[in-house]
Amino acid sequence: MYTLTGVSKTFRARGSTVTAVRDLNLSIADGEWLAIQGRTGSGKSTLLQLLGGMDRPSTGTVNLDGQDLATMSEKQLTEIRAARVGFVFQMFNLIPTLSAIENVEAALVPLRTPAVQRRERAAAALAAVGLADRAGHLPSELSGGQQQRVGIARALVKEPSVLLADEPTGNLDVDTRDEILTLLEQIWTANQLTLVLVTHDSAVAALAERVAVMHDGKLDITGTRIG
Ligand SMILES: Nc1ncnc2c1ncn2[C@@H]1O[C@H](COP(=O)(O)OP(=O)(O)OP(=O)(O)O)[C@@H](O)[C@H]1O
Repeated sequence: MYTLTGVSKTFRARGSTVTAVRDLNLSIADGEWLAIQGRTGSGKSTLLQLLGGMDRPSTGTVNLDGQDLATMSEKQLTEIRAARVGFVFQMFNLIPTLSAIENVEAALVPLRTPAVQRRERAAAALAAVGLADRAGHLPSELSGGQQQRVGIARALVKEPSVLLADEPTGNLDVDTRDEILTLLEQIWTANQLTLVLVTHDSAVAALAERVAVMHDGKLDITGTRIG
């Protein structure tokens, strides 16, 4: 489980200082589905980066199962990201020159999984997202929804305990959005994942167990949905 205490994140760029996250306190239970809403620039992506150990807070602690990500070395953070946290992105972030199955396998390279097992696990992950018949296709040969399925398979293949999704349906039409949400819901239920999903879309947030709203770096956990 996550416990964030007094977390702030300040960026200094081009002579000015921006506080993206301000004095934030938040607990996320194991297996919870939390949606984070908020206007553009309110700090949602920054919060997700802090949860995933992709960045460290300027002040405060980001505790994941008793370990503070804020004080970990880069090597320790890399290990946490590789083994425990899956990421799903709005723009899919697939490697264009690799096939679907190679993109999924790539997630297992940092874990030093032997090549034969990598291939088997990647094939199983692609099958789990309904893409067994597209394993050899390049991203450019897949629809947006199919590319996001590959992105989800890549996040899941390492069997993470946490899935962090930043606007995972933001680049998809409404029907495809609903297919991807159904898939995420199935995966969340089947794998008992902790799912934190950033979205502008109230229809997406409505599926979550709890909704937190960010305003100018502050988090309001009233369960209120906006949009
Ligand atoms: N690396 C950075 N350097 C400087 N400022 C940054 C950096 N990353 C984010 N910011 C600033 O922090 C604030 C919060 O940004 P963030 O991307 O977290 O917002 P967001 O709510 O995710 O926005 P969006 O919905 O548009 O993605 C913004 O004012 C942004 O300009």
